[in-house]
Parts: sequence; structure tokens; C-alpha cells
Amino acid sequence: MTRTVITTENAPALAAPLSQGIRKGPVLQVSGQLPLDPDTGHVVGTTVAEQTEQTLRNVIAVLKAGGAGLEDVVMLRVYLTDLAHLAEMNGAYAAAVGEPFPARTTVYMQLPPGLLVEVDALAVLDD
Ligand SMILES: C=C(N)C(=O)O
Repeated sequence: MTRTVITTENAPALAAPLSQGIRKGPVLQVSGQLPLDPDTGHVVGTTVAEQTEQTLRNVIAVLKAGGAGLEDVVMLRVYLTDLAHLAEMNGAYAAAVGEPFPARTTVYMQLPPGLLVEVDALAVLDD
């Protein structure tokens, strides 16, 4: 089975040794996306809600480039810098992702200055 690199100008090009997404057969893994504007590379938003919205826009852009959509996502991982942001992130997340919600894990970690959230996604496409 061929491993295909997924690249799109509609999500930011990250300055790291990674692909925006990788597809192998029906499986599409989206790399951790950040709340960056794809055109400028600048951080979008100062609140965790705003940053979650932009981050999920970037996740969706990579999914689309790989032939998938949110309906194909089985797992999302959300990385937050502060437990106090959980409720606000959940509000923005629920509105953007919609039901039925994929499985999800939320992890707390450090991110570079100004970044409050990162999200990666695993999608499985129909045969
Ligand atoms: C931004 C990332 N996904 C990374 O550095 O792994």
C-alpha cells in the first residue's frame, strides 16, 4: 500500500520535519495543527476559542486535501497549555466539530509563546 504525502496551501506549512498529513489506504493521519493563518503564518486569535476555531479550520483543510472530512474522523487529540481553557475550548470545539463527536483525548503541554492549542486527527475513509 502506497504512503501518500498530503499537502495543502489551505493549512499552514509548519517549520518542522513533518508532512501536513499522510494517507495510507483508508487511513489519513493529520499532523498536529496550530492556530496559524495559512497565508501569513501568523497566530490567529488571542482566546482559546478563536485559536481552536482556526486550528480546526486547518485540520479540516488537511483532511479535505486528503479526500476526507470531519465525518471520516475517528479520533482527535487536543493539546492545551492550561486546564483553565478546557471549557472554552469545548464550546468552540463542539460548534466546529458537531455531533456525532469523534473519540477525543485532551492533553496538557507547553506550546511556543502565543499558542494555546494544537489538534491532530486520525481519519479512516470508506473503502
Ligand atoms: C507542529 C507540530 N505538529 C510539530 O511540531 O510536531
